[in-house]
Amino acid sequence: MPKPSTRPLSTPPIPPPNPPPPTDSELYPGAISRCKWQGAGPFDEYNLPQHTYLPSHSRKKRVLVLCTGGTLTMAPDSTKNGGLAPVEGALTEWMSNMRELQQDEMPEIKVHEYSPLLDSSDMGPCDWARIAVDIEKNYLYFDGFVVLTGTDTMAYTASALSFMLENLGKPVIFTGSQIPLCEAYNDARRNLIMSLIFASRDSVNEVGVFFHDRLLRANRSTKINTDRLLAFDSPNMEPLANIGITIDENEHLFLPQPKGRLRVHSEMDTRLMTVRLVPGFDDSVIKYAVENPDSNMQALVLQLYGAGNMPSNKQSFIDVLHAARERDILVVATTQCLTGSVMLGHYAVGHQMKEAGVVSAYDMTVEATCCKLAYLFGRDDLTPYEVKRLMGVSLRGEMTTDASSSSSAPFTEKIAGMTFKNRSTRKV
Ligand SMILES: NC(=O)C[C@H](N)C(=O)O
Repeated sequence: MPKPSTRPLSTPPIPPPNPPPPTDSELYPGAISRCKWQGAGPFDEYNLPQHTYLPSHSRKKRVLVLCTGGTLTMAPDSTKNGGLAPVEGALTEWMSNMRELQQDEMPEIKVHEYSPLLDSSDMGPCDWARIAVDIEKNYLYFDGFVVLTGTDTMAYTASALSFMLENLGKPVIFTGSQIPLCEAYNDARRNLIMSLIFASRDSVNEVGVFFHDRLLRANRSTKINTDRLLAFDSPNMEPLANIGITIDENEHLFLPQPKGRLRVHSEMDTRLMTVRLVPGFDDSVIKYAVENPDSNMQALVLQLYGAGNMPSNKQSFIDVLHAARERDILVVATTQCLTGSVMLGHYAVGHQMKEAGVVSAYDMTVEATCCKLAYLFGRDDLTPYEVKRLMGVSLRGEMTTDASSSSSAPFTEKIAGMTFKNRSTRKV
């Protein structure tokens, strides 16, 4: 069955011959402006150089704000029983009235509001692709990007973008809020200001999520709270930065400046299913999904118990895993625990899974696992074998494997049944 396509991957076109930079009056009117974005850049190429046209030390930093909607942009809507709904065009006006944004140290800001604005529950891979392509088109003109989305699926969108933007050499900061910007008391204002500040940082070369008082690596983030302002966490990695009276950056965790040119992969293959095990579950449903000849499933993500365990006395489930392997369905083991890593060899039952070809997601979030699978399967240049191998490799700092947790060979020692692991602090 053909996979859902967003854009065919073809041979990368030849980059244009050093096109002239746009004049400031064309692109940077100086004030916050709302534009019906036609694509500001004349380039729609795969490979773009890393620099911005005018050297940033000779001018203010420039940040493009791409607004997709979410609570930050919402206000009570009387036609919807007072429920919160996005207000088209309001963000630009609200931001124009924020005196903080006029200060000299703040970057020059351009806002693009998509239309219609969305609750993030309505967003998916096509929207992710649109954001990725818009960043690509504007990559040369801005020093950094802020993406405003709703919090409910922000960890998915931000994780997806981290994979779609290969060799990212500028900051792309996702943020949103729990309370709309239009309210007198809100978390939107600070989230927005801090994201703009981080989007102006030369040292950030990755997709981040700023929320409340922390900058997190996007593909390590997860939404943990429905009603608190500290709504996101990065359970398996320290924040990239903590905000108090000072901004404390963990620069040793930042991804290095990439060596290659930006390459945007906008195709995601979404033919995957996620299953969370429950003790005593009826696995005939999973069996049906795996063995049904009409099924077009490419990958099955299992949310297992603890360090990656499943019932060992359920031969029928082991059989399903073997059936998946025969049908070239990649089965990936994640954990239901918020913190820690899958260790498939740790318990005997894990060996049965390894024998059935199940691969470990290590300490990746479920959000990152699904988006990484969709990204890898969406790449037409990778074989299923390479997809399987790359699931165990940290591509954008999304997982801690033995290879990625230490800059030198990991030192392990076993004493009294305890394994001592010597991990470096650099987790990428
Ligand atoms: N806080 C939020 O932004 C929640 C909203 N439902 C959204 O995800 O769009």
